Amino acid sequence: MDARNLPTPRDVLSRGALLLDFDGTLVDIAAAPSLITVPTGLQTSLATLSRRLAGAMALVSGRSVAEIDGFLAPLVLPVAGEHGAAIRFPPDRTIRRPVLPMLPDAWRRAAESWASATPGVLVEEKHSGLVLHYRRAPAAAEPLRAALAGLIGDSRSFEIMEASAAWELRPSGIDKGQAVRAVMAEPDFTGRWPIFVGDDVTDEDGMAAARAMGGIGLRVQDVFGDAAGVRAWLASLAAAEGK
Ligand SMILES: O=P(O)(O)OC[C@H]1O[C@H](O[C@H]2O[C@H](CO)[C@@H](O)[C@H](O)[C@H]2O)[C@H](O)[C@@H](O)[C@@H]1O
Repeated sequence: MDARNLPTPRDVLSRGALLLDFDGTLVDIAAAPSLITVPTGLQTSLATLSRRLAGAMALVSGRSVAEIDGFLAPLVLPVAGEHGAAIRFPPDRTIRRPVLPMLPDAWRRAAESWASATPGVLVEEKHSGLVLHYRRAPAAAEPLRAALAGLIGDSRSFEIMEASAAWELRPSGIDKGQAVRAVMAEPDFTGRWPIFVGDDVTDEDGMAAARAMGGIGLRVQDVFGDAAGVRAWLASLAAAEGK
């Protein structure tokens, strides 16, 4: 799919459900997770669209629900965080979590020690996993992947997920495909047409799930060019006349 055959605003607004990735899709990629900036106008577009879609818009992110809330405050939207390992639908504040294996402390300590021994490598802790970021140390990519593979050995409880200049250690079976299916089962979303927008390899499962449900998966680079292009599309949908 490319920009020429995007759904019309009327189609999106009358029967769509927007499922939006965050990093690289709504905000530009930065050198480190804490360095992103939320562009002026993004919250306004999202708030308008959420209202026009009668609540059928969710963020589907690798980040935690709390982080997404922090970046979008005061807006509070449905969020499937940590690739769907944590899901929250306002006005309910409860974050739903499936029962998942906890990452062994020894693995966390090993990742911390690799990060402190390798300039430019960052470790990001998650509730049931962690991420090793190598955007500022690209030569560390393969050694880190091999070290993680050695750590998990033949464990079937965890797997290594390739992310954007990062390796993520996550519980097996947690991906954006199951996140999309969980979101689409909620009352505000059921019966609507899933439109997943994402930029990263971790978003491929979300796009595939949306397509399997009769919807569409839009890859940012192919359809919009970059996150600024996505934001312009969302702003145009928010401002579109009619339903
Ligand atoms: O699913 P997303 O909303 O796209 O989140 C994916 C990961 O995003 C963050 O890492 C990525 O973005 C950083 C900021 O631009 C960048 O520095 C890093 O290299 C990227 O991997 C976040 O830190 C992760 O937890 C998310 O899983």
